[in-house]
Amino acid sequence: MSRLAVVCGGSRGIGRAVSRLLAERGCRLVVVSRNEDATQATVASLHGAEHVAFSCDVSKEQEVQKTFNTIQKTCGNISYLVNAAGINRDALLLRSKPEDMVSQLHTNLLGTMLTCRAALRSMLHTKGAAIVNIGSVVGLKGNAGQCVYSASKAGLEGFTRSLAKEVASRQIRVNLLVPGFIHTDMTTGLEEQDKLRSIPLGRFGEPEEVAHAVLFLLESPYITGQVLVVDGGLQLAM
Ligand SMILES: NC(=O)c1ccc[n+]([C@@H]2O[C@H](COP(=O)([O-])OP(=O)(O)OC[C@H]3O[C@@H](n4cnc5c(N)ncnc54)[C@H](OP(=O)(O)O)[C@@H]3O)[C@@H](O)[C@H]2O)c1
Repeated sequence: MSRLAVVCGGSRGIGRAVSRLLAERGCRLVVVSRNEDATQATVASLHGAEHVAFSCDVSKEQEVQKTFNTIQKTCGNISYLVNAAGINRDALLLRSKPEDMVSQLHTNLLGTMLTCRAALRSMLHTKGAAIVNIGSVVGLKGNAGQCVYSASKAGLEGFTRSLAKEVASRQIRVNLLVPGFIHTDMTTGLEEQDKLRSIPLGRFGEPEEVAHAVLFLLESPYITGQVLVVDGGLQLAM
């Protein structure tokens, strides 16, 4: 029977590339994001059949619980959970609006906590269950203009390591993947040429390159509580 993989933030960017790769590798995908049409379009583009789309805001506890209850009832137990839903509202702290601070923390950090919590009971029943959370190199190194985003991503490191300890005895693995600059909607507004000088490999990464690293973490049976940096060497220069 194929493994059931839930990808939050799977409609675009890194999450979509992860969904595509996992579908190619024979998983049954549950793609989750807020925009229903975009989520359906991604599901329709996946290799194979029987994939499903759910519209859900991961920052809303009741929506998350309802969505995961429905996934459990209609699709069965979850093998893999990938938390790629994320937003940024870059601004100097002095100019940051409280509502933007809350939405970044609620989506990036609380959202990941809520989906992990909602998925865990189902994952207890599957062999080789694994979670990959998506952080950011900014969460490790900090960046001016991204205090709140950085804090949300740094929080994921402590959360991931702690959860890995909590569920290791139940054979569920939890790891954090930390991308640098990747070509997605999130980076389209950036002046790419200015950034390239700080990346030792001299280019932005592609979502598919991150997806391969996510797959590696999901499928590596003896890796848990780790942080894998996929950034073309960026953090070496930060
Ligand atoms: N691109 C980079 O350079 C980069 C670097 C470091 C880390 N990251 C991290 O990697 C992850 C993926 O980023 P990306 O670049 O692929 O971004 P993206 O292209 O903007 O995609 C973000 C995805 O998250 C979903 N999403 C956002 N808020 C959500 C919410 N409240 N509930 C459910 N889904 C939500 C979006 O769909 P809807 O809008 O329809 O909900 C979309 O599917 C994020 O956590 C980001 O912080 C990205």
